Amino acid sequence: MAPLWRALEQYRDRVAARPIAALFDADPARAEAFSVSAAGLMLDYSKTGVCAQGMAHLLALADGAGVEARRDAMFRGAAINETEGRAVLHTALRDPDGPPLVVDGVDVRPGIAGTLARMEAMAADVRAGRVRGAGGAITDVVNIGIGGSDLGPAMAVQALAPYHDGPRCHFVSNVDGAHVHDVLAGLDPARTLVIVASKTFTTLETMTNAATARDWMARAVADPGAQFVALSSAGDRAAAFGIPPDRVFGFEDWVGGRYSVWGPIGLSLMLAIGPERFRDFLAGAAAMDAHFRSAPLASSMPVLLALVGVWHAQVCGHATRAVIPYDQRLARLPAYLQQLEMESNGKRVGMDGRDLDRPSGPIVWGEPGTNGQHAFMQLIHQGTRVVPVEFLLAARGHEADLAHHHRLLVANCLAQAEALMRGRTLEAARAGLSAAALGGAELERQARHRVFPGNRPSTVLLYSRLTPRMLGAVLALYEHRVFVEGVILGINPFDQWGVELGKELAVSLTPLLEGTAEGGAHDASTLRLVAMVRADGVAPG
Ligand SMILES: O=P(O)(O)OC[C@H]1O[C@](O)(CO)[C@@H](O)[C@@H]1O
Repeated sequence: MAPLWRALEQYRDRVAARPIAALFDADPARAEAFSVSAAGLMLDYSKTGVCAQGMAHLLALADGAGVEARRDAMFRGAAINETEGRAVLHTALRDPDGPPLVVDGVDVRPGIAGTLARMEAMAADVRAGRVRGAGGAITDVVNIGIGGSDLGPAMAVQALAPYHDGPRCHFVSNVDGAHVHDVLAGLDPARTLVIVASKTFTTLETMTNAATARDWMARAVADPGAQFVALSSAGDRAAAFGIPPDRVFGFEDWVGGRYSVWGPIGLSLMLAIGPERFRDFLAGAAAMDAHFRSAPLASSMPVLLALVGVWHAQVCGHATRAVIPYDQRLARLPAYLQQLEMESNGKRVGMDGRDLDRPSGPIVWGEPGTNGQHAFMQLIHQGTRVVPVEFLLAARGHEADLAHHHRLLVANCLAQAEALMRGRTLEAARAGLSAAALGGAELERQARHRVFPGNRPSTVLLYSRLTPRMLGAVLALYEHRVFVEGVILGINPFDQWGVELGKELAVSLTPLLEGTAEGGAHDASTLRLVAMVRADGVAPG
């Protein structure tokens, strides 16, 4: 791989001074040539510095890293999560009727289809009022989970609000008691279903919140266990918590937490939108899977998105990537992608156990547009750092009577992408000021502040509108993009050892805060902060 990286870096140096806009002047067909369509999505990556020759280098990198072989190994159930010795088969969850898929000697398809059927029966019973609370039909569902057991369903439930026709869904993740308190405060325990979503059923936050929710329910209802459901790989622990086996929806260790919305962890979404639309959500993802499996690297949307990402993060050294959905209902998508991308590729050691010799995956952040325009876009347009932007945009909204809102939304998104690339020269800034009747020294003083350097890269992911199927395709696209980036970097995107140390230290600090232990192997700053917290925020001595 080293010679391929070197060739790419030399190429970068050769084209460093070339503005993106000049690529359009040189190639009238650039907008079409640097776009790709799949599964109802269209990705336009023409407003980036990537050109045909650069793409050839990037594709050589993907080829050299063995992306296709690794992809095929993932889909056939090989144990590509090597640090944990596991297969990676969340893709099988969205293809329940596919051909036999044997992992460790067992065909996993019947189990997937069976669990999906159980979820559908449960969702149908709750939605029809056949599964009831002590006080009547279920009006509210509370999903208690964190990380992958929260971000996926919480994001998707918000994204698909126009399709809700089931109970209201709420999400509790933070161990901060304020979260569970505020969510439960507005609910009737006798008509609430609590979903405890935890792959391991050991996660501190989830177990603490689940116990609190059970106490809350027990104060109002004779049999609180009857209004609890568990989504977990650890049926025994769910049973010990008091949730009967027929209310436990299991999944295997080949489904990673941040890839789990497609199975039982998606139950809250299924309750909100119904089993049929949940199947559409799976079908959208399956369509992207089929594209990823069959398209050549050079026309594969996940591969191209990944290569643009590699160009920005590892080749050009842009440390962050902004994801800006011009789609208010995707407000939680950046948070979802933060886990998906940063927990997957935020690693400094490669699969071979050696330190990476280039940056790991980038910092991902974002907020919906147009809100971002009145907050952080200033820095993206005129700051000293380059932040590649990924815009997401629906051609149509769901609010037919508010089409004028949507036109303004679209205009703003496209304007941002155009402004980032084109910028505004000093001459143009001067002309604008003189048209506003400014002149002389004052004009010169003001003009530089109005210059936009331009040449700032962005991509646009366009879809007709955010249906369950579209959302499925978008999420699968991002999953595969993360996978391809991981392969190219030589990272295992499917473990997350970096979350462990903090958890261990929190366990050892809790007795100090309770006053049941003193000292221990903690630094002086930490011990002083503990003492201050115990003294109610007042400095000791
Ligand atoms: O579903 P669980 O086991 O409660 O884990 C929740 C989350 O915790 C992590 O293990 C680490 O933060 C995530 O990967 C996972 O999604």
